[in-house]
Amino acid sequence: MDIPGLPARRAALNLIDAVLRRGETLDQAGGSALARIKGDADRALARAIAAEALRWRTDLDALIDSATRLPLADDAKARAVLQIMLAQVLRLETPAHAVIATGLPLLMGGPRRLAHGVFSTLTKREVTLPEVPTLPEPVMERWGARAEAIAAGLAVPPPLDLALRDAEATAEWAERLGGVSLMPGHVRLPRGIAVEHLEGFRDGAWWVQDLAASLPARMLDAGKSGGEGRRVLDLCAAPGGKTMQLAAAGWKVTALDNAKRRLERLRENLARTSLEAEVVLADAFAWEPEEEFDAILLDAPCTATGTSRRHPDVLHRIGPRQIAELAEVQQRMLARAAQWLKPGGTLVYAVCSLEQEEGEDRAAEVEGLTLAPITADELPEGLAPTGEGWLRTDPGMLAEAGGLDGFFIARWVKP
Ligand SMILES: C[S@@+](CC[C@H](N)C(=O)[O-])C[C@H]1O[C@@H](n2cnc3c(N)ncnc32)[C@H](O)[C@@H]1O
Repeated sequence: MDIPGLPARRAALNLIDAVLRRGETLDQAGGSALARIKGDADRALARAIAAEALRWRTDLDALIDSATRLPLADDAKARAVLQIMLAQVLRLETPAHAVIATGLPLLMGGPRRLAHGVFSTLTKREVTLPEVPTLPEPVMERWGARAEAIAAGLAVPPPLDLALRDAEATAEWAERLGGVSLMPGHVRLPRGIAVEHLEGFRDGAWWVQDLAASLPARMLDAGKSGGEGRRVLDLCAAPGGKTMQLAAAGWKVTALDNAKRRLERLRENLARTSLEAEVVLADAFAWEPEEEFDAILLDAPCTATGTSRRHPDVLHRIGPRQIAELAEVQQRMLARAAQWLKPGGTLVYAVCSLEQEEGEDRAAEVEGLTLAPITADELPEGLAPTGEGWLRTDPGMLAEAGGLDGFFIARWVKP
């Protein structure tokens, strides 16, 4: 069927299905769901529709249910089609006629009349979404007292954060790119900018990295002026955001990861920024270093629920099973990393997760190392360490400046 715009909507539907039914991330699902779409603009549109439908899913469902006498099953295709249709009118400002023309054909041979009726009822009522997305109930429970503030931080996709190769040129780059800086080495720009066309991209003067994601590597050289040639292991390094930071700060970096394709991206990132690291493709549970390290950064595999502003699929994909599985991996990795440190060496543990089981609970179980509390003067203004000396960030923090991802970070020294 040759309806312009239909392939992008079909792809959006496939993306949502892959997230909800197969538990894939939006990025993983994009590999096959977007493969047949021609043109970057249509691929971006499909992803934006799917992301907004997932971000606002609870509220979209409530609207759909308010306009049907017989509720649609949770997994009914008509419900999914209505979600993407409503996400377009209510979030992406697509005109209703275009939404109908590209939405109803997705239900060919199915309840098209029903979907049309629900959509028309809602558009006639001129319904709107709340200012803040309603989180799915299990997520609300997990995030507890901070859930409301975090939800407010999820209402819009985040700004674009850049990490600079040369932190001393922060003011210069902020001015050249028309951004603001929240700490040395960081520049924040409005969202929706195509990075490839920005000044400095080709020369590798900066890379894209959320402000919160830039904090773990900074915690390694507290009180010192960079790595000064000391040896650091970037354990779980790909695609290399933190490897580049460490190399740029003067560390001699060994970057290890077990994902071949992600390591290829790390190599490309190093080449673009003209930075150096020893790259190791290995399983952290099988590999052994030849020598101990002065420092180790463990940016462990996690549920990534802290990145829900950009990846709203985590709101629906992650549950107690995934959290428990990853928490177990994280604790074993922490124990291994501790063995590879020189006496006096520093270990920083980080996860981009909002789950206590992956953050606070893991740090509390570390043995044989001395906690080196994170201090407020190492952080951007407006952030503070916890009473324990850990750092916990979430998307509800620094709200006026545009927010930041959720991370947990802790630091120890080997006695
Ligand atoms: C949070 S990501 C790392 C992001 C990276 N540090 C950065 O800043 O760009 C976690 C990484 O852990 C890697 N990983 C997971 N299990 C691993 C294992 N057993 N051994 C080595 N790497 C592993 C994944 O491939 C993934 O790249």
